[in-house]
Amino acid sequence: MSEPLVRILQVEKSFRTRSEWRWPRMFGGKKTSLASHVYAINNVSLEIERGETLCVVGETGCGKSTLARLLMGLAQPDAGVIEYQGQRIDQLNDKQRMRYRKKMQMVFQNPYASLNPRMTVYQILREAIVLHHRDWDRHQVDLFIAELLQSVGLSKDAEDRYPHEFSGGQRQRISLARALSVEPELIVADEPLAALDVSVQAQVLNLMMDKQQELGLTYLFITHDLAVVEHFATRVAVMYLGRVCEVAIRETLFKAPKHPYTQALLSSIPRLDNLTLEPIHLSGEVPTPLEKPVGCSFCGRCPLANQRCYEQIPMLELQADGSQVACHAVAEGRSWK
Ligand SMILES: Nc1ncnc2c1ncn2[C@@H]1O[C@H](COP(=O)(O)OP(=O)(O)OP(=O)(O)O)[C@@H](O)[C@H]1O
Repeated sequence: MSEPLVRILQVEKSFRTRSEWRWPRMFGGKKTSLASHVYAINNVSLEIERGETLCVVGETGCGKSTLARLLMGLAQPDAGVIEYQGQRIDQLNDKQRMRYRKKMQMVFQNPYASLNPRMTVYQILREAIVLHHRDWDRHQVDLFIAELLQSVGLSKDAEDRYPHEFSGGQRQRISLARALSVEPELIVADEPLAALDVSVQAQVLNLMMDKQQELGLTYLFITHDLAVVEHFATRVAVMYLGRVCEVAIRETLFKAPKHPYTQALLSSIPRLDNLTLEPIHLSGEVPTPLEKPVGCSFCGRCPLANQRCYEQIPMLELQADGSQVACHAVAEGRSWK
């Protein structure tokens, strides 16, 4: 098998946070601040193959964006290794990282916040292009910008306009044009459709798929939307509270989800085919990421959990159909009935 484009190996990331509170007046009313840790990513290992779309799904706060930021070098892992084409990229300084900025680009959820409001579209694209094509003259840059805008479905007159003069969908096209301007290999897209209307979501998604075909792009695509996953993913990684609980190719995941959390997640989507799962209602509280999990993060809500699940962290294990599942119940063949 060929080497994966990206290899994430046993990565951990926690954030130090501080919460402030005041003693009641009868106890002096003094302000006190408490330091704690948020364990955002716990021992995550994943690979991204060249040319695929790896969708990462999971409920809010499970660590999807943190994973994307670690990969892009916007945050440093506390432990573990991140490799790009076999080279370690998790410990690079800004200068060393420049080499990878050209290969890896990020598209964010809110295209308005990620585009400089004081710059015209031309300036935004030019800034990215000249950084990576220092030898290009003005004519080459102008020509490339015109081609880029056309390729994302925007007209040439967009060049002289500012981000606020565009709709959300058009702004996301500008973000995509900016990402494509450096001819990257990998695009890390963090909920790029979430701020858009449903009709516009489909347009932007189709544009991203077209670009993938045309340029051989690889995507790490973070989303909450399982319909998007079913349409777009090559493989899917399901996260729960800082851990990856299941990884499978799209067809396998939707036909035969194995982890109880994945099953509950997929049972929530209505389907037109006869693959609809019995609705699964999870009880129990989502544990807080302020404590490092001792056993399986999902055990408090899992109807299949037994003592082992509370005591021992399950590791991703390869299944007969090629999927990987981190679940003691699956390993022991415990089932819902
Ligand atoms: N800079 C930070 N400082 C403190 N805590 C953080 C920081 N960034 C993320 N976190 C915490 O880490 C956990 C994971 O956050 P993250 O944004 O990665 O989740 P997510 O799955 O992307 O959520 P969402 O789907 O809502 O975007 C959360 O509990 C979050 O509050």
